[in-house]
Formats: sequence, C-alpha cells, structure tokens
Amino acid sequence: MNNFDFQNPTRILFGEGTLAKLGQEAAAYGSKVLLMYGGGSIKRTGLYDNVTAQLRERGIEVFEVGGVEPNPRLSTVRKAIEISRANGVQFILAVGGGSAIDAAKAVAIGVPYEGDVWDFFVQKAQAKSALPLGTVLTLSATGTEMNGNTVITNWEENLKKGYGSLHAYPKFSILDPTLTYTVPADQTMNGTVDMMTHVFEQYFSLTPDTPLQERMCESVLQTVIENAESALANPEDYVARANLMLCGTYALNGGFISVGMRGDWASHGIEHEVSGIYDIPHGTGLAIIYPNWMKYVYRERIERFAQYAVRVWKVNPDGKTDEEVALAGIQATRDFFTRIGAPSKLSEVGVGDEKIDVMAAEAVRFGPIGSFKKLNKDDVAEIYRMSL
Ligand SMILES: NC(=O)c1ccc[n+]([C@@H]2O[C@H](COP(=O)([O-])OP(=O)(O)OC[C@H]3O[C@@H](n4cnc5c(N)ncnc54)[C@H](O)[C@@H]3O)[C@@H](O)[C@H]2O)c1
Repeated sequence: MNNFDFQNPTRILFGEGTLAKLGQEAAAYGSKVLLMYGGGSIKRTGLYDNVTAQLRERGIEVFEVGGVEPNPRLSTVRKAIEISRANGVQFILAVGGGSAIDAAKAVAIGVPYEGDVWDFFVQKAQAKSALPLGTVLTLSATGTEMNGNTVITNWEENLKKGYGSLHAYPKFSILDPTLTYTVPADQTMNGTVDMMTHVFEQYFSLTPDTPLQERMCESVLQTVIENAESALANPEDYVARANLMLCGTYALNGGFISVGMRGDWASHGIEHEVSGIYDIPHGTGLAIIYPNWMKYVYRERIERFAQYAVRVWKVNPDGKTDEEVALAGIQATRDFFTRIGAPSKLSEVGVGDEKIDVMAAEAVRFGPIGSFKKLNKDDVAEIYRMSL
C-alpha cells in the first residue's frame, strides 16, 4: 500500500425526504444563488418548483442557467460565469446528474479566477478558490456529488477534458433516491456502467498489499450488480435505487475505496475522446471500450483479473488456468453490460474508424496514459479498433 493523504469535505444528506432540507442548507451560503439544471426533467417532475420555492421561502434571490447539455459545454459554463459575476452570485446550486453538477463546479471555480475557465482543463492553471457549491443529485452515476472532479466539453475544439481540485468539492449534496425514479432505462444503464468502471479504474492496479481496498471495490461492484437489474425492472424500487445511489457515490468520492492505490484511468481518457467528437453518453462509450481495455491489458497482472472473476462473478476456478479464469471474468463483465442494454460496438452508436488517429493522438496529448499498462498512441488506436 502506498502512503496517502485523504480528505473529503462534502456533507451528504441521504435518504427519502432529505430534499426538504435544501432551503435551510442553501441559506447558510448567501442570499443570491445561481441555479443550474439540465434538459427539463426537473420541470416535468415538479422538482424545479420544489427547489425554487424552498429557496424563495428563505429570501434567496435565484438566477438560473437551465438546459445544461449532457456532456456539458464550455460555452454554457462561460455564460453562467458571466451571469454570476454580473449579479454578485454567492452560491451555486446544481440540480441534476453529472452534467449539471460538473458544469456548476466549473462555474464555482471559474467565477473568482481572473483568466478563462478552460485554462484549468488544459493544465494551464490551478484553482485557488471557488464559490460554495451545493447539489441535489437526480441520477446515480458519476460520483461528482462527492468529489472534486469536473468534465467539460469544448465543442469548438472537439475536446472533452477533466479537471480536479479540492476547491471543487460540493459543500453539501442531497441524495434522495426517490428523485431517481424517473431516470429512464438507458440512463440507468449508463449510470450503472459509469459507476462500475470508476471502480475498475481503481481496482485494476499494480500497487501491492491492498486487501481492504480490493474488498471494498469488490463490494461496490457486487452491490451494483445485485441492484441494477431490479432498478431496471421496477424503476420505483426504493431499495434498488438507494443502493445504486450509494454505490455511485462510493465508487468515486475522492478515492475513499482505493486509498493508497495507484489508479489507471486510461479507459476514461480513451472514452472522452469519443464522446468529445460524437457526443455519445459517457456510460455507453465506457461499456464498449472497457471490456476491450481489459482484454488488452489483463496479462500485466493476471492474478488480479482472476481474483475479480472469482470474487465478483463467482467464476469457479477449479481445473482452470489463471488466464482462463481472468478471461471468464472479462466475458462476464461484457455479458452483464449487454444484459442491462449496453451496446458492445462503436459502430452501433455511429462511430466508425475515420477519427481513430485523431482520437488516439489527443488521448495521449500529455504523454502515455494509464498505469496498469502504460498506453501510447498505437495502443490506444488498437483499443479503438478492437471496439469497432
Ligand atoms: N465529475 C466526475 O467525477 C464525473 C465522473 C464521470 C462522468 N462525469 C461526466 O458526467 C457527465 C454525465 O453525467 P450523468 O451520467 O450523471 O448524466 P447527465 O447528467 O448527462 O444526464 C443524462 C440525462 O438524464 C437526464 N436526467 C437526469 N436526472 C433525471 C431524472 N431524475 N429523471 C429523468 N431524467 C433525468 C438528464 O436530463 C440528461 O438528459 C458526462 O459529461 C461525464 O463525462 C463526471
């Protein structure tokens, strides 16, 4: 296990009915709020009315940026920063999934920064401060509700880039699983894949002697697998929705389940290049790419893949080589993704081979990616080709 320094400053208010605490929580951070939300589900479900009523009851003036895109755009973030500055906004509130929350994080760190917010995403600057941010989560997937990461797409340059900072952690996040009852099946699938791959990025590590962390990762994976199909079969299954929500948060809350382990994260970089150009959902891209990354790298530490197969997928190792067990676990992963409705090929989502060179070059813009196996441009291009 490596030495580590772990801190997570986000308060979580979890459970049915916690939405009612929003007004009280928000009032602690000022009297002018910028409310950010996505495409309109919050208006259809009545959540918008509930949120704005709670804010107004506390005398909070509400400015708004709605319509934050899935794969949130830099242009929207810049617009929200201008509105915040022009109106002296003191607090940012995101209501939605990862897209609304990530956009709000970029606004929170962008408002006090004198340069252009994109500087953070191209490693030109580090955030030194932020406006306080609160979130109401409506989709279990990213973990952004309890971490300091934000992923933004610069559509003019076809670049999707992530940035992380301690300043970008929400002050609080309200996690009421009943708010996810309206999430459609395809987004439940995307969210399920997203949280599982977050765990994979941490679990497939070369760091030795991490038994507790490995078991925590395996527990999150098993809990996701046990609950995803129930949530798909019955979208208002509280137990399934609550378990998925907690799994999504634990899967990526600043690395709690994998402290002292070196993560990989190559597949996320490889996927970002696809959704940065083709605008496909992140979870869909990961469902296609991740099993192929696994096939490409498993020989680097075959016993970790065999352990994954046995402990998570209950593959019976009797009479099999480690390699056979490892491959059975990779196949079980692929089969599960297919069972919950995820595509298995880029061609199914309109992605051909025409941009493979561009995407591979961009994925390694700052050097080789990954740590389980370091991948250069040719490796990345091969994983794209395996995914066609
Ligand atoms: N910051 C991080 O740590 C992190 C991690 C992984 C991914 N991401 C990024 O997050 C983004 C994806 O976020 P996401 O997966 O949460 O999806 P999303 O926020 O893009 O939402 C997907 C769709 O679901 C709809 N939706 C959300 N809640 C709903 C509800 N309760 N009922 C009905 N519809 C609802 C949205 O309007 C949208 O159309 C991507 O840009 C991805 O790259 C961020």
